[in-house]
Amino acid sequence: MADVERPDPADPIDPTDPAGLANPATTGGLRLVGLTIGYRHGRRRTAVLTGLTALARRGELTVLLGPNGTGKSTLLRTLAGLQPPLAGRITLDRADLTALTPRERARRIGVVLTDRVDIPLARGRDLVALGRHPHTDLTGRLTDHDRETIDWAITAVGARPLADRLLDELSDGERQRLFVARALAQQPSVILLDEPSAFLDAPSRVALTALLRRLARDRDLAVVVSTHDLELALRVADATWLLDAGGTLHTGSPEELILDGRIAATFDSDELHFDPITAAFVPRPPIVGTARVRPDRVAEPTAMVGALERALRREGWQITATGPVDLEIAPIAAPAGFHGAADGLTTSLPDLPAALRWIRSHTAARPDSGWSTRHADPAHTTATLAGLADVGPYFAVELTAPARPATSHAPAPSGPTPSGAMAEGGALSAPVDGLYRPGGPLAAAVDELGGRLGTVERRVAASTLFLGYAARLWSIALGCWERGGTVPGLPADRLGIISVTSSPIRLLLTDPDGWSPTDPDDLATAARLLIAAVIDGHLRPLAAALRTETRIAPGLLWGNAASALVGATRILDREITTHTHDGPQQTPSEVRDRARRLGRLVDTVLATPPLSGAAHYRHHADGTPDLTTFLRRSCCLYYRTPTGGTCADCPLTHAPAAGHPRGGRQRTEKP
Ligand SMILES: Nc1ncnc2c1ncn2[C@@H]1O[C@H](COP(=O)(O)OP(=O)(O)OP(=O)(O)O)[C@@H](O)[C@H]1O
Repeated sequence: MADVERPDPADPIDPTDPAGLANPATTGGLRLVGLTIGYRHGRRRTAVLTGLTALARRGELTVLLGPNGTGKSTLLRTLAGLQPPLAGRITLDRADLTALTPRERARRIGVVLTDRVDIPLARGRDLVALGRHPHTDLTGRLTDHDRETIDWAITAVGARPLADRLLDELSDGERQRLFVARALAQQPSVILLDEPSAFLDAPSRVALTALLRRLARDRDLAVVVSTHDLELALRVADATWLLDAGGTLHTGSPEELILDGRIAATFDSDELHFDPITAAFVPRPPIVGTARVRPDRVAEPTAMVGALERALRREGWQITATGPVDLEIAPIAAPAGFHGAADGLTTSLPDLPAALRWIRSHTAARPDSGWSTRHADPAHTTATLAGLADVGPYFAVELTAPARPATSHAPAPSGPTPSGAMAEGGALSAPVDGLYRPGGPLAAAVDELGGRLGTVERRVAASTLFLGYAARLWSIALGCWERGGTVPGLPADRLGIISVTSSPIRLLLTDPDGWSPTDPDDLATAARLLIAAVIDGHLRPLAAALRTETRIAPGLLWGNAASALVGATRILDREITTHTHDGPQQTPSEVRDRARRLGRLVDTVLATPPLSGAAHYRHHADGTPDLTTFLRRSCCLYYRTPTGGTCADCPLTHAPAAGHPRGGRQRTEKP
């Protein structure tokens, strides 16, 4: 047999033969080609969707997803032949659907719609028997084959107990099952179902969806189902037709549409976010803190660990596999119950309700609960981050789509991450939290940096590493807020280090995401977002790990963090006032306002623990900080390297003076 080039399965439409009429190798199924659907009222035509092109293959379950009112029912009704298309074509196994007689179409397409059908005194079997009508002769008499088919269809949907009951006496879910059996009894090539699981309980939904998938495979049917049960649909579907709010139809496997962010972009709301790793909706921040469920104290922990993690996420806790956390809870086997640890106290909790109450009480006590934030459009966050590279090398971050399986909540590996993994280009193999454990890559990075700086003092290298790392994170987070009004989430399991020893440190962020204060002028919330992303997410665990590596004072490290923040601010401030990035021309007062907003935000961050007290500086008459007077209280130790001098903001450079720290000694800028 001659080789025939098959169309790319990811792109089922052959542009030279969009209807699939000519290509014998094209998989059979239901095709939409440049289809426009809508309504006719007299001579007026109202298009609901235009230019739809897609294929529902035989042997596959295709789910039709989209927000309310996007046109799913209209599309299914059009495909079923219940209303004419306004333009374009529909083909079934390469035959033009509109050319089929109604009887032929009824034989080939089974339909289950949401409309309620009342047939007085009819029983379950009578409803299913209606499916045979397109196949019977003019008298409508059923043959033995028809009756066998009806029995088979009733059995296939598990409706035998319903067959002899009056339809009027059945629940909505039971009737729905019989409608599916009726469509099956038609022995069609295609079954179209509009929200078939709307009236079903959870186990019945799963059973019906699994049944449809099995029927598609076993009987080589093209099954198209519209549903709002997104998580279930994405778990079982072979293919997805996704209508977004703008009326564009996206097609592909569930995985493709999840990974390219289309599902999240279509369904994310202020309250819920579609998590591409778990393929489930999770509540949005406010993130009230970091938490972990320790699974290691019970024999069969999986379900309980999952339940506790779900409860924590619902309350706004960010689950972190490694590093210090604000709250930890552990199921224990004997005596059965839980141990909770938070705020330095350990509590015994006798049962799950007590554990959940304990989580809720700690959530309420968090100062950060109730943030007024909204999730930013991921495309906007991504574009803003991508544009930061032109501010300077410290602002650049490499970006990538998610590619890691669901390991983010798995326990951390017990041994240190091999430092070789850190250098690999695929940063997903080297998330930054590998650096937040003593030993391993952190020890190697400190030693290597010490070698480059020419010092054997590990605390000098540790201080410099912390300063450089803090500068990178502040630059990215602050730059994204200044340019895009969005603070990027920098979760430790999605931020990867490509190289920790290069200067600047190379970072890679997977699946960028960000949050904005609901009120763009709410600088207090923006400051809390920045602190959560940079300090709580990274600098705290890194500081803790460095302090187990070497003797280094926390005040010194927080002084470094403050210096790094001020350094990033100065660069951004220069950027704003010199208009170096492309953008709409701004008036001098707009430029002034932007610089003031930046100054006020940084002032708030510097006034919040752990940075408060790490440095001092004066304020201008209008209340904005005068960062030219910024002076930290501790020295970063850079002067102890062979080539290092003291830095411009170092207390060693200036004689302390009451109220204003600047003195007159020689300053040396850090290279
Ligand atoms: N008979 C009609 N005449 C004019 N417009 C209609 C008619 N029926 C529905 N529409 C409109 O067509 C659009 C799509 O409706 P449709 O019912 O197809 O959406 P849907 O995606 O199925 O919604 P849902 O998820 O809420 O069921 C809506 O704007 C709706 O108001």
